Amino acid sequence: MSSYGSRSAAEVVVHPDKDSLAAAVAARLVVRVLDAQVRRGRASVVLTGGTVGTQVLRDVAASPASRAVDWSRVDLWWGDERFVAADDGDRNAVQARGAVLDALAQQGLREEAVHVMPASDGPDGDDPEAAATRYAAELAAAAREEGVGGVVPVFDVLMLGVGPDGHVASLFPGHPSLEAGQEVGHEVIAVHDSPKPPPTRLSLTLPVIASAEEVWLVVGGADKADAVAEALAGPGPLPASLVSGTARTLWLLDREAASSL
Ligand SMILES: O=C1O[C@H](COP(=O)(O)O)[C@@H](O)[C@H](O)[C@H]1O
Repeated sequence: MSSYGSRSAAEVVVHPDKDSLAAAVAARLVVRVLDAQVRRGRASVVLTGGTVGTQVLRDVAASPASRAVDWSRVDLWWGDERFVAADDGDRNAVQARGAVLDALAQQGLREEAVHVMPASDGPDGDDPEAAATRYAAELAAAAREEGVGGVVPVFDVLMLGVGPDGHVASLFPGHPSLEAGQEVGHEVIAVHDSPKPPPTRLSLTLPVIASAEEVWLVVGGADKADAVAEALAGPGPLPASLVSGTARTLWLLDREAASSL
């Protein structure tokens, strides 16, 4: 057990390959968004970058079922971002825009509901700490608007990729940004000297991830198999082992990523 709020037990679903994994997650996401809109009138989703994460978005955009969603009542957030220029192809948001956001805008998604993390040429310039504070303020404003009483809005689904080293969002194992105390009082942190390029990033913190109703870890590929097995064995040094949703924690894998289980 981690100390990050109430936890739901991990459920594992294995799909034959990356393509079917992405298609199944996209279908699940559309249904989850529809259900949230029925239940509370709106939906809020935290997106992930990464290979499968971006494929999921493409599949959502292509899915006929996504036309049943009222995209004007959906907010999109990011779990992490690479702190580079706004038009840099390394940015998760740039990849997502090409994959889906432009298509969903045609279906009603509002530009102001796409909550992109600030870039290094944004309003705070090359100051990732100020950019992290700015994104935290945007989260807090959304929470106030929803009247939920917390510092972040309700996240119906928060998706995460997992790196071969067991990182999630831009939280890397053994990195100083995860040392005790670093996250206290911060919803969003600046990460310097990331072991995976680019070196400067912004990330939601573990307590914020744990506030989501459902956390989905979407993982494909044999290079992730050992990290998946270690994380599912129980809380430990891997950030992936420390995340869970309040209502549901889903590990959505392809056969290769599940091969060490
Ligand atoms: O750097 C990142 O990596 C992870 C995993 O990406 P993948 O391509 O190995 O699936 C991703 O979830 C994260 O958003 C991204 O910034």
